[in-house]
Amino acid sequence: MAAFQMDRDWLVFHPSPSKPTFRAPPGAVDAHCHVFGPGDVFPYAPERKYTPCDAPKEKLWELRDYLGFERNVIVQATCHGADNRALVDALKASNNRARGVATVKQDVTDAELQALDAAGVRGVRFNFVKRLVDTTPREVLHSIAERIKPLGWHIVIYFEAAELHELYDFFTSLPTTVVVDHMGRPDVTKPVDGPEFELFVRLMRENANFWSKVSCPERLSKTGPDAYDDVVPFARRIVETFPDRVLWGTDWPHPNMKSHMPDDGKLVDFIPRIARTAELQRKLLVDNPMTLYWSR
Ligand SMILES: O=C(O)/C=C(\CC(=O)C(=O)O)C(=O)O
Repeated sequence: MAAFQMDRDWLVFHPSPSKPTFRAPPGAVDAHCHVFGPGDVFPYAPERKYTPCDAPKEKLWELRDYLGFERNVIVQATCHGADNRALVDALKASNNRARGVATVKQDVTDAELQALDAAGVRGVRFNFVKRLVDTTPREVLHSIAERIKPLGWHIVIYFEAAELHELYDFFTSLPTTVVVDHMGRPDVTKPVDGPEFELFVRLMRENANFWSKVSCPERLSKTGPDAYDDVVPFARRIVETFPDRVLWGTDWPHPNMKSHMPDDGKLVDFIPRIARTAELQRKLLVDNPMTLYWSR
């Protein structure tokens, strides 16, 4: 019997995604995905808010190849807490084709940070989504930021759009490159030029150290599955306004999706709708992630 029982309402990743029509440029990077477990090798964290299905590295490599991508950036998910063993295992097995974003606690040692760096970690994630994590005091986050800065790492932040007002000054005080997950999770029923999304655009415009992932239409859309038309204007605006500071990822294996499980092939076919020229596509999928993750 498996060591962990996935949540009753857990949706397992798509068993047979469609082949995308869009062909990603050579060297394309899926810059936001996760590995989960397997739980009997890499146990899920006691403090986790959900128990997923196992989503091991071998499945991720299979998907990468099937979708026509060459590299992955694996982001530590909250179900593994600050235990980065599954992430490190995947990075080491990737043949230099994966980089990582870890979660660390304040008591992480310099030797542990060095080991993560050697494995291919290039950033830490600060998660502010209340259903996923308990709050970490800002002074703790600041001290982690100062510790990782000398390594040349960046900080990935994950939050809900409604929280941005409150978090804005803290975010802009961070001393490294900062990457925002999923465009700050806009409410796409609101106007793309309304006050809520304008605040996010302002964050990007006034702070050249901020980058955005234009990922997760399946999470943001109210009209999905598959077409995700309502997300297009938001992602397109960010890609066209900040072409050198955007990243794209599948978000496989799509943790906590409740409405439906996306077809990863359809997610790839979303790319040319938000990045409409070959140049924008190359920046989004190759140049930008290579700069951030593979410069050494
Ligand atoms: O995969 C994502 O980006 C989104 C998640 C999960 C997550 O971030 C985590 O568990 O750390 C979500 O919205 O539930």
